[in-house]
Amino acid sequence: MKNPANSFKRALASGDPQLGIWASFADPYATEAVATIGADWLLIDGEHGPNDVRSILAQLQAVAPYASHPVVRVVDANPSVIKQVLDIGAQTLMVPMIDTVEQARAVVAATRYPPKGIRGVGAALGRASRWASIPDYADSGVQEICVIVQVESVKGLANIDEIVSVEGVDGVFFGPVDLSASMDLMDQPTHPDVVRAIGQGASVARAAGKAAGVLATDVERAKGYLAAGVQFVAVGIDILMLVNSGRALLREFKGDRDEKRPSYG
Ligand SMILES: O=C(O)C(=O)C[C@H](O)[C@@H](O)CO
Repeated sequence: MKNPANSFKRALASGDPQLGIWASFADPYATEAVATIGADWLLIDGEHGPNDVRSILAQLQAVAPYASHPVVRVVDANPSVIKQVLDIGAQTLMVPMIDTVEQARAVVAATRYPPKGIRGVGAALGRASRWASIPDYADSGVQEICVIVQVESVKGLANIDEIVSVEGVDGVFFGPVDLSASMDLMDQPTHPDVVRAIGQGASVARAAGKAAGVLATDVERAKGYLAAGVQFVAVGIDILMLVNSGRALLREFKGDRDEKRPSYG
């Protein structure tokens, strides 16, 4: 059996814009439904969603028949978690809160076998190699791994030149919500200073030949980022699409209850 090609990694390398949807229900049935929407990628959120290795596995299996590529966001840069998520067959990882070149290098090392990295060798027992049905997984499988690091702090932005220079980093995803907090603009991910900082970071990434991504749930803002060359943009969050349309429906009957809610980019 041949190792499945990573369509998302190839699209990032070719410069094609990629629209994504955040899958936050931590549930295979809901994530399978999201996979039918037609987005280029979807994000299985292990940072803020209530996911564990088994729930991520179930979602990877659920979306496997669809064209929407699953990106798995791990809870943090812990190499043990990265190893488990790779072994269950995730090909594209997003790793939050990367502030330094050393952290970026460590993330890449966690995805590579020795001597290039520190990933423990055990994929033959796992879905990644389809239980050793992919005989050259150690080569071909690793070549299809796509590493996205999240830069979402003032410190990360200050180090962006070095972070994007790391071999094995395929792209940088700017987290506008955390970045706004780090810039002392809590809950203002669309503040002009935040948008400008992301635009500047994205230019640095592009100049280094790396893809830039962002979350932008406002349609015009998302189009603005795409027009500015931010290549992979998450344009919606499933759980918020549900609750926001439910709230709008109830407003029709109960009127505006004037509740202040944080913005999510
Ligand atoms: O900082 C951000 O923005 C992100 O990393 C995305 C958020 O985590 C997302 O879950 C919406 O709040």
